[in-house]
Amino acid sequence: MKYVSTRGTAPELKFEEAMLTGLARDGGLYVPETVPTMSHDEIAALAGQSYEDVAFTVMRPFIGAEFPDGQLKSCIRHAYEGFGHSVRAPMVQLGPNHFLLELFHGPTLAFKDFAMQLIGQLFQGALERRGEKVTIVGATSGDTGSAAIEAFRGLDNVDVFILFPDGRVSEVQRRQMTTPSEGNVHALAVEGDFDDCQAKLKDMFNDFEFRDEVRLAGVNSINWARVLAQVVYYFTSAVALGAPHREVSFTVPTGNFGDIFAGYIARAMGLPIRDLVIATNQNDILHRTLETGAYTKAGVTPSISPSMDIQVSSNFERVLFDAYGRDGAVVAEQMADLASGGFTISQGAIDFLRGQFKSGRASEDETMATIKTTYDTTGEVICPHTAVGVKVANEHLSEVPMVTLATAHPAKFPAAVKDACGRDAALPPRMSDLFEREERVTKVPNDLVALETLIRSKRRA
Ligand SMILES: Cc1ncc(COP(=O)(O)O)c(C=O)c1O
Ligand SMILES: N[C@@H](CCOP(=O)(O)O)C(=O)O
Repeated sequence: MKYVSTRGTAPELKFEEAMLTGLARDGGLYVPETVPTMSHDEIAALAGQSYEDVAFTVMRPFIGAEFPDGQLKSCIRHAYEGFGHSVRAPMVQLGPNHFLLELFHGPTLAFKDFAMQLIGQLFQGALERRGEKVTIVGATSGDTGSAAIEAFRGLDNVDVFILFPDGRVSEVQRRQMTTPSEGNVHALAVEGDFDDCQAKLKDMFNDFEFRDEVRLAGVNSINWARVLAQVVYYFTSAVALGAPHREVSFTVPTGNFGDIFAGYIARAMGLPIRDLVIATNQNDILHRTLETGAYTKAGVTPSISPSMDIQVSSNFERVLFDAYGRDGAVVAEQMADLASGGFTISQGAIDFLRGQFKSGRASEDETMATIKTTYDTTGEVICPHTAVGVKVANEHLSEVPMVTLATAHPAKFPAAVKDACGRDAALPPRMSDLFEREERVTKVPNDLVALETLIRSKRRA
């Protein structure tokens, strides 16, 4: 399996190189040259299998011989053994044809753990075999950062620097990032919003001198391995609801477009997904793009679903690549236009996107009301991101089962949840002292030179 860049000029890489590289050297994102498919019978055979076994079957064709079967199985087993639920991604029913896929039973209580715990295992395996060290820099609106710190804390061959927007993550999210005491992890509070953090991260990848000096690696969903691991729960949930014998729809609370892109890959592999619905909060660039055909940046407005306060959705580039018939030059042109505010998508490409995705948005009031109604009618306490999904899913219900991805545990956003439905969302016992732990954080300006200088000074030789 080869991986190619969405901008068409970076070298083709195998899985392991693509994973360790992160962003392609032409500024694009790696995608598989072709997506392997599974037959009806192969998908049917997944019924009744453990999450780990499905993960192996679904991911094996994407992962090169660098990871032999035995090692890959062991990485998968270790990745999910710390989850707080034996099913890993259980479902609860919200209505006659509406299900919630709980993706928050991992160590940091968000869907990011599914991929990050596995990537932690795969990175260790690859780095030990190669005798290499890397510097991971990640940008987060709250959840990726804590998941990355959890997956890589204490490792000798990895230094981790997480850029988060100062004052724009929940207190639980911030403390998850600032309280680990291991010397190889660093939480950096950046003056700016998530888009600023992500832009600086991409600038670092495009500064080849810095990139090569620190052996920069990325664990945001620019990293293909992140997306791949997230494909698995589309299979487990759809098969539990009767796929491949019947279709299933998904609604996905969306920010950086990684999670829903994983659903798009699952469909390309042969999973019978009817609708893939993008659910945005008031930072609704993806919903507007599908409606108008123009991807036009507006400022980010802070919301009660802060992890989705994003306007530059990194993975949209991956689907745009397909929408333009895999023409990397066109994608590169559109991404250059994005720097000056946005771009208009061609008629053919927008028709492709509208054929693949539906969309909707939830205002702040609608998000709050959905938390309350969901609690009142089902007893489920949901986080604000999940509520955005539930609100939009309710507008797309049909005779096909609808699965809404519950992307975070409500206890990560206790204030919003309490305001909306009057319920206290308690952290699990292992995190009950989170508010007593000492915080360690460095405040930094939104400036590339300052960030690179800091990282150079703090990384271990
Ligand atoms: C809780 C939560 N929900 C939804 C999202 C959106 O996911 P994606 O960025 O993959 O679209 C994020 C952040 O990425 C998140 O942290
Ligand atoms: N919501 C994310 C934003 C980064 O997304 P990623 O999937 O590209 O890592 C977060 O919580 O940090």
